[in-house]
Amino acid sequence: MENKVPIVSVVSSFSGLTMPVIGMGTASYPPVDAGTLKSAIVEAIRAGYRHFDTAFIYGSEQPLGAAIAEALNIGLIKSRNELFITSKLWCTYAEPDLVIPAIKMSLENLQLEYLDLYLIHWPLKFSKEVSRLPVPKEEVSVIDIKSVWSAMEECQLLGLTKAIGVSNFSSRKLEEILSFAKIPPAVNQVEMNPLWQQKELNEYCKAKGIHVSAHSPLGSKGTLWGDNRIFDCHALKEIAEAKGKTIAQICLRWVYQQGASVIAKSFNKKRMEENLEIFDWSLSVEELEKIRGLPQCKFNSIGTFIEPSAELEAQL
Ligand SMILES: NC(=O)C1=CN([C@@H]2O[C@H](COP(=O)(O)OP(=O)(O)OC[C@H]3O[C@@H](n4cnc5c(N)ncnc54)[C@H](OP(=O)(O)O)[C@@H]3O)[C@@H](O)[C@H]2O)C=CC1
Ligand SMILES: O=C[C@H](O)[C@@H](O)[C@@H](O)[C@H](O)C(=O)O
Repeated sequence: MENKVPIVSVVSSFSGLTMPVIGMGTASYPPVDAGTLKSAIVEAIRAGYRHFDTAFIYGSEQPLGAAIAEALNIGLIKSRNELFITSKLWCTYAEPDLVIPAIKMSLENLQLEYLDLYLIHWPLKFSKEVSRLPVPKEEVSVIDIKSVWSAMEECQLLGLTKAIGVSNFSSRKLEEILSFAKIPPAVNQVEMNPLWQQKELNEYCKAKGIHVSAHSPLGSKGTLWGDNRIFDCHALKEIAEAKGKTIAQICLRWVYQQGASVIAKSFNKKRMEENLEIFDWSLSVEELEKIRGLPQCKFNSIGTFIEPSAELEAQL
């Protein structure tokens, strides 16, 4: 099947690394069983998705690996190289000696020899004692970014991943990495949608050549960390109706027109297909202006999984 999703270049020492601009998310809430997850991913590959976003903490690496094996087996894809696979270093492993074992564990879960992109999931480190949510604030600190980033660089140099990056990083934290990095972060994956536009962060990343990837582009409807605000937004509804598109399509197209890529999750066949139908039309200048003026509100705050700590937030 011909792939209709445009690609974007991402920085890597492996020349010509590109990433499809839509990736399928695999974090589900409430969590689904491994069989359901695997079938949804096979369905997504059938629908044309070639980019998948997972993380050690999601528990979706194994089902994604099983789905890739099945897709190869039944001929949906000819080679693993047709896919772009991202995974993430969880906070418990965010110290230099644990990074290479952590990526190897992710690769084993995925039954893969390399990732396309490995991200530091949050600029946070949890102590080894963490066993409950929300994580007690005494168990959380800001990562030692210099040593952890150097271990991430090692992952790329060893060929365990083609590119490295970060997630949920502020421009301040990126600036810190850029001051010593031998390999700059290729990507910053952050919450981004019409109700949390990340204007300044986008400008900063553009200036530094860091690609922004938008997670929670639909406001994470139905999850612990999101809500229905996007789908209840009157202005987005009006634009959608006038264009004969859905609110979801308006959000995804908006992210794409900002120059970012998008990670959207749907395990429903009809909605996964709908989410790919955003490349043969565009939002007008007036529509973009209307979206630009929408009141802003962050959804996926770290407060959903760690105890509130003003002191910690001030360091991020
Ligand atoms: N780096 C990070 O810290 C984070 C990364 N992520 C990544 O980003 C991915 C996407 O973000 P996520 O938070 O899941 O939320 P999204 O914004 O992608 O929203 C997902 C929700 O929207 C629903 N949905 C999807 N498409 C449509 C549609 N066309 N119409 C109506 N509803 C729709 C889904 O339901 P249904 O499945 O039933 O269609 C699901 O309930 C995650 O799965 C994960 O991979 C997410 C959060 C944080
Ligand atoms: O346990 C913690 C949560 O899964 C938290 O990590 C998520 O909100 C996350 O950032 C994601 O990527 O989905």
